[in-house]
Amino acid sequence: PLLIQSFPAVKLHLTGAVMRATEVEFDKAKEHLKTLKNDPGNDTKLRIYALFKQATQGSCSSPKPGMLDFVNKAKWEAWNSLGNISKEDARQKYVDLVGTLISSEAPIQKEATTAGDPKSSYQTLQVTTENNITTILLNRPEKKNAISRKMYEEIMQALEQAGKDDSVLTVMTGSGDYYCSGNDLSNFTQVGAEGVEKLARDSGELLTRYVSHFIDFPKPLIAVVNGPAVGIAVTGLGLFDVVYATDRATFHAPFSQLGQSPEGCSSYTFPKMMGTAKANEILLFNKKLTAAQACDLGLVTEVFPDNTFQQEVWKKLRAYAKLPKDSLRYSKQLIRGMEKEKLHAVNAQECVRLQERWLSEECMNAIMSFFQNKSKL
Ligand SMILES: CCCCCC/C=C/C(=O)SCCNC(=O)CCNC(=O)[C@H](O)C(C)(C)COP(=O)(O)OP(=O)(O)OC[C@H]1O[C@@H](n2cnc3c(N)ncnc32)[C@H](O)[C@@H]1OP(=O)(O)O
Repeated sequence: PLLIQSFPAVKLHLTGAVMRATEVEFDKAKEHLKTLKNDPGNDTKLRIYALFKQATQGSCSSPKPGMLDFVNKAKWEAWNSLGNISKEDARQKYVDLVGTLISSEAPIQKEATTAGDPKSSYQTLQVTTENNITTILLNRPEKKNAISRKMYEEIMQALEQAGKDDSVLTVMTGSGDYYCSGNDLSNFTQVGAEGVEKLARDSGELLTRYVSHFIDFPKPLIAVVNGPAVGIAVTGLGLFDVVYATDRATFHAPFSQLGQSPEGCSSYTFPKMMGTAKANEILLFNKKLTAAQACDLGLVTEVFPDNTFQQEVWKKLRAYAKLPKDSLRYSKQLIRGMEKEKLHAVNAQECVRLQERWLSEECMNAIMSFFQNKSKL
């Protein structure tokens, strides 16, 4: 219902009848769509809309709406971008896309409401445990899962719980069309009576603790990157043990563009992983990577087609989660243990530099520009 309310055009078209071979599947997908609990985000809603139009009416032939008719122009562009794909192909893609959205919510709905379970009390996350896997779902899809101060605290709390619970693996993933758009830029606009210096100090302290939780996490930690990732959601990936990404994901760490500097230990993990020259393009010059490029550079373990991403990844993870828990934990300790001290030192150094950066004119201008809607990434 959330999806339908927020995108009335889809509702309008859901009433159309389609007399084709996949009619039953297509009709079922339309019904399933109405049961989605989480808003999948504008990009996905536009794709659903476009596939629906193509499946029911064929290629787009209507005139392009005017420049100022933003909503209809975005819808027209999404439909038009499907070109000449057949109605049958569009119908299949529609069914696949809805299936992916539903299956990404399925394990969550089963367990998230357990009465008295501390996992159900999060405001910005959904945390569930099933099949020996604790999943931390970043759950602010309307803000592209930007990390607010509350979310930083809740992620730390969820990691502490997951580190101690009986699960074998811990997974982090995003709700909606983004994995995560990085730090919520409004974290920097809430200046208290004690001024910006205090805000920068508190932010530095928060970030140091946040990154430390990843450095010290004792079990295999897996990122299921379901869509674009920005800022700290990219840099922190160097502290995960395995990173699976949909081919729709992109990886963007635009620090100089934002007047900031790298964090999440990326000033150390990225050059080590991919070589200094490649790391520099990303961390100095804001290069946005495709999933395939990120995989070639070693930041991503494996890339999957978007329409089978959830099924393929979760099948793999369920198999891994049957492996002996202690063996995995000790193996991770051996692989990461030697570097922990170094990583904590890098984290501390990065946060000191960032505290200075957050007070700089370069950074303040970038944040103001974003909120004045002048500069999206
Ligand atoms: C405590 C301090 C710790 C600091 C840690 C250091 C970390 C650094 C970083 O992570 S740097 C990276 C910061 N992230 C950004 O600069 C991304 C900013 N966002 C964008 O450029 C765009 O929103 C986008 C490209 C991610 C998506 O664009 P689009 O698809 O057009 O969607 P919208 O812009 O309409 O987004 C929907 C809605 O979400 C709000 N939003 C998205 N990302 C952020 C964000 N990072 N911070 C705050 N708000 C964000 C956006 O404003 C829209 O809100 P609205 O519907 O207008 O209320």
